This record gives sequence, structure tokens and C-alpha cells, in this order.
Amino acid sequence: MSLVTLNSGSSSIKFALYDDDGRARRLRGAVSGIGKTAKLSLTRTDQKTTEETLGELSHEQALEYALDRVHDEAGRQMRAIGHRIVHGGAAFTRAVRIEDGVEDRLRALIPLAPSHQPHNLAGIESARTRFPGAVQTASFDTAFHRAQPFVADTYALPRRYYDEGIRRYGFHGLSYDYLSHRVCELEGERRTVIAHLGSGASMCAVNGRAPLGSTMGLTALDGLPMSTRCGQIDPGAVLHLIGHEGLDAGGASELLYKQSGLKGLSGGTDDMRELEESGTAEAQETLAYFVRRCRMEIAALASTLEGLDTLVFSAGIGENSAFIRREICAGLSWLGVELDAEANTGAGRETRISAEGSPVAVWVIATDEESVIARDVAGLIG
Ligand SMILES: Nc1ncnc2c1ncn2[C@@H]1O[C@H](COP(=O)(O)OP(=O)(O)O)[C@@H](O)[C@H]1O
Ligand SMILES: CC(=O)OP(=O)(O)O
Ligand SMILES: [Mg+2]
Repeated sequence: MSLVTLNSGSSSIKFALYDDDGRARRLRGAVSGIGKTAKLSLTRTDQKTTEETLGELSHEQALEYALDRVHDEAGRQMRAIGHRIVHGGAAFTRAVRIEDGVEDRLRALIPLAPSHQPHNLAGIESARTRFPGAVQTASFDTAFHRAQPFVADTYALPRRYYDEGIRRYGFHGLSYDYLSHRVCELEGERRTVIAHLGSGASMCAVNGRAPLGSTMGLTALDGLPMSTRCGQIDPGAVLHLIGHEGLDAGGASELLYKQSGLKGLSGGTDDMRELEESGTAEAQETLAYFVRRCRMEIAALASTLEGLDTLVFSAGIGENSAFIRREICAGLSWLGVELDAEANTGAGRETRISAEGSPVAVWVIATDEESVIARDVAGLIG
């Protein structure tokens, strides 16, 4: 019997197949580049990754494709499916079995995660149809941050709004769970800033494993600029757009979630690789803006830790772009960040890239949200 994990991000669907105890992984797969030219990559235990171009796929098509692959591999042997759910609100502070009423409560959170929650719910429905006998569980991106202190969790609005759930939930928590655990194994309990830089991008300050704050807030719009999301913005700018440009809520949502970030600022691509290769002034300015915002957030989070011992780069951009890592670190020598240029260029899945003697240890660590989901599933099915 096996366990399956399903992780729908904004631009990808990642899945993995595990043995019953959630430890031994047999297969890992990802459909990436959704909405553009999608690609499938598959890695079997102890084998090289194979890649295949799939052509243009919508999120729905990519989901069906991913579940077909899972079905081919696991068939009737499926015991449980663990889903990454981006928004768990204030109520879901740990992983749960998806039983009566859970999906309704998750549906109510769609307005707070419009680019993710509908895909997460679609994954639950499709998986139920295909594997009717399997247990389904939910692991939340927000749960890790629920332990953060009140001052990191609130906005300076009238108090009743906090009580009503207007909080800084933070996201990418499955990734921070995995990465903070790895940092403790590699370096011990440290004051660490973790930069999860993917299609969606955020950072989190952790003291050992304890979360002290993150760049994302009520929704996954806040903080760093992302592929198509704006990141930090003056709320007055949104009020202005609504008042003077005649934008309604739907129009504002489309603008801030889908037409902004790298895509909006460059006037073209939302893909970091293409921006790095492009020589246009707009592309250069977009890269400079991204790097500036990353440096600023690292410094801000380091201040909440009262110092910095370790900096971690992860996710699509953080794991793969030596250029972005170099540019970010180049402005942080005053914080004690010194890179080893060669280690940075040649970094693999888990590599220390700081110079010998650098006061801050800098690491590239490939994230593994799937392993956290699988651990949750195994715990819930006993
Ligand atoms: N070699 C690379 N250089 C720069 N950026 C990269 C590279 N490889 C992947 N990326 C970026 O990583 C992003 C996808 O990251 P990922 O963490 O898989 O996203 P998500 O989980 O949000 O779908 C893409 O937007 C792409 O621009
Ligand atoms: C929460 C979020 O932004 O997730 P992703 O990076 O997978 O889109
Ligand atoms: Mg992701």
C-alpha cells in the first residue's frame, strides 16, 4: 500500500509516492510551467530525473495529468492522499483528515487565497473520484506560522479585526517546517532567515524551529514581488486605484495577483530565467527591484531575531539562480554575509555557499514540502 502527496502551487503541481510509513519515497514528479509550456519531470528512487514537454496545460488539465500518473503507479494500492492546502485560516493549526465539513470551511477561505485554494479543493475532489477508498488529509501552509508571536501575527487595525481573523497568516509553512528542521540538523539551533523564492516568494525568520515572523500576511500577496503578484504595496495605492481608476474588487484582484510582480514590472515575462537572459532596461530594473526587496526583508527579519547566524535560499529561484543569490548577498556584507563565489555557482541540492569564516552561514537547501505532507499523513492514519 502507498501514500500519495499532492502539492498544487501557483505554477506547478508536485506529487510523490511513499511507502505506508511516509518515509521511503518511491517516486517524485512535477508538472511545472502551468499556463505556459508545461513540463513533466519524474524521479524514481536512485534514478536520474527524466523530463518531458507536455505542451500548453491549464491547472485543471495538469491536475488530471498528475493524477493519471499517480494512478498508473499506485492504482488500487492507494491507502491515503495528503494534500497541501494553502490557507487554513485561524482554525487549522495542524494537519487533519478531510472529513465532514472540512471542505466547506476550506471553501470559505477561497477569497483569501484565490490563486491556490480553488486548485487545492479541486485536487481533493478529483482524488476522491479516482481513489474512493483512500483516506484524504490536509496539510496547511499557514499552520507553521500559527505559533508566531502576536506582534508578528497582527496588523495595527482596531483589535476586533484580529479576533475576526484578519491576521498575518504567512504561507509556505510546509517548506519552512522542512527547512528549519534541516538547518537545525546541519547547523544547530540558529537565528535563521529562510528565503523561499519560487513562483510565490516569501521569507521567514526562525529561531531554531520557532517562527518569529514572515513576509506574507492575510493573503499570499504581501512581502516580496513574485512572478505575477505585487508583494508589498501601500494600501493607499489600492484605495486610489479603486477610487480613481474605477477598479472593482475583481479587477483589483486580477491586477494584484496576476498582472503585477516580475510580469507587470518587466512588461513581459514572469519567469526569472528569462529576465536574467534578457538585456532590456525593464528586465534589469525588475531584477534590481526584486533583489532590493529581498535584501530589505532579510534585514528586517534579522532585526526581529536580533542578529543573523544562518541564511537559507530555497525553491525554484533560490535553489537554481546563482545570479540572484549573488546579487542579494552582495548588499548584505554589513550583516556578516560573505559568499564563496565558486560554491555559489556550483551549488547542488544542499550546499553551504558562504565563504570560510563568514559570520553568517549561507546555505542552498532544496525544499521538500512532500516529505512534511507524507509525515502528516502517516501520523493521521496511524
Ligand atoms: N535556473 C533558474 N533560474 C532562475 N529561476 C528559476 C530557475 N529555475 C526555476 N526558476 C524559477 O522558479 C519558479 C518556480 O519555482 P517553484 O518553487 O517550483 O514554484 P511554485 O511551487 O510556486 O509553483 C519559476 O517561476 C522560475 O522562474
Ligand atoms: C503560497 C504560495 O505563494 O505558494 P506557491 O509559491 O506554491 O505559489
Ligand atoms: Mg511552491
